Amino acid sequence: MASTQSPPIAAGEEYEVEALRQNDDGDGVAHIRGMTVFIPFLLPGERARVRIEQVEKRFARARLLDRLNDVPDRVQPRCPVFTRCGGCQVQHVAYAAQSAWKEARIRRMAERLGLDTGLVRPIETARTPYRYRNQVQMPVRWNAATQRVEMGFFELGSHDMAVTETCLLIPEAMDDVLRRARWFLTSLGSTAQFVHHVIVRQSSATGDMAVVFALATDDPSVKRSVGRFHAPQVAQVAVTVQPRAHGPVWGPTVHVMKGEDHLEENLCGLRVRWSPRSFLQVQADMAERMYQHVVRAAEIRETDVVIDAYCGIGAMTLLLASHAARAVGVEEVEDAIQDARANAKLNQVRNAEFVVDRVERWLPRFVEAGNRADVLVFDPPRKGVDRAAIEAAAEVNVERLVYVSCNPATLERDLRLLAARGFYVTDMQPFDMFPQTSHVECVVTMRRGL
Ligand SMILES: C[S@@+](CC[C@H](N)C(=O)[O-])C[C@H]1O[C@@H](n2cnc3c(N)ncnc32)[C@H](O)[C@@H]1O
Repeated sequence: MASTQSPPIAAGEEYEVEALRQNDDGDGVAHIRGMTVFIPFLLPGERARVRIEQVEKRFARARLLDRLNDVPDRVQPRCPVFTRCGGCQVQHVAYAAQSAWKEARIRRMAERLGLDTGLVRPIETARTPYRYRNQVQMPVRWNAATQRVEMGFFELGSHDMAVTETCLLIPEAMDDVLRRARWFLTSLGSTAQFVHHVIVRQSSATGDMAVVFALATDDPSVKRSVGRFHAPQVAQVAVTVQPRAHGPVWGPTVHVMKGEDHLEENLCGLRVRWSPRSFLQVQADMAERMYQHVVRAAEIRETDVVIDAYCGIGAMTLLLASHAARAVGVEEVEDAIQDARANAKLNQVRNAEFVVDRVERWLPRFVEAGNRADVLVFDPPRKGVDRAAIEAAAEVNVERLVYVSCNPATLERDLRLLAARGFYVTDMQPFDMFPQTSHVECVVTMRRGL
């Protein structure tokens, strides 16, 4: 029978509370009348007056009205729109405490999995906790009243824009290009109403930047107009057509209007090209440390066949190939595989092959065709590894599996599934790839039991 009991608290009520811990999103967690309440921007040990905003069956959310004390880990957030923009969650936490919190999160995951927490290594921290990102997607909108283009980020869980001139996670040169793009779009007048995002990417090796305008129309005159944008260090101007302003930013294709069709990056001594539709880790320095860790963890022998599943532009595949007999990279984005093949040539790596396919389709077929591999690397998107690929991982007879994850929730789910198929964890290495946010990257090394 459904419970008729009403919740012990209601929206609009105000309370004085103390946060006891931080949840995985970085929010403070308090208890009010037996109910768990999440309070953004309140740290464990801090007391505050809060107003209840939303009450669900098992938890509630509250807004911080007035903080009554500060804990030593609190710092002044640097970004003026930090509490409104959905991009960063923990700018109010000193960097050392942020990274310790992420490491503790991985340790708690290990505990839940019944693993020895000694398997979790100290987190690799960022050398520069601000201005580290090599890519940004900035929503833009035409303000008909002021006849100007505004830029900013969508507020958490909404389509309201926190208007800002700057993002402190990207280098100043990228900020400068965003500002110039805004002035340029304003100069186009109402044509700018068709632009819903500006995407800027920068190579840390050359400083060159690529600018992509996401358009709500495929009108050639609009494409030509935005294609005239120029700014220092911008080596490529491109457009992508995505009619829906809210939802995916990228359309199915990208047209380069001016300049190069790719940027060049340098990773672990490899020259690699990076096209607009291809994934690249957001910090080159951290990516290098992570790739080196993966190569060490895989303990590759020169007779080994290695599969790099979800390989992107293939940088990690090429590094793995240099120790192995053969490496195969699998990736669903065709442009990324074209980059990967070009990168193999650029770096004269002859024992790496690349396949455009979904991992969950390709890996079972690879197994069915009687193929075997010695090492499997998984580096999936946030949703984790598809069940069919997990099943195939158990069939492909690998001895060593290295799982690179950007989402501890799906990592935990997949580690349980892999453990049930005979894989056991030998090492967990967190990386702080995304300082100021609640996100954490983690590389888990596994072996196959007998
Ligand atoms: C986290 S990135 C890792 C890329 C690469 N390992 C790197 O370090 O740059 C995940 C990649 O998986 C690709 N991807 C997503 N789902 C996929 C699927 N089902 N099958 C194959 N590739 C997929 C994405 O396009 C992206 O390039």
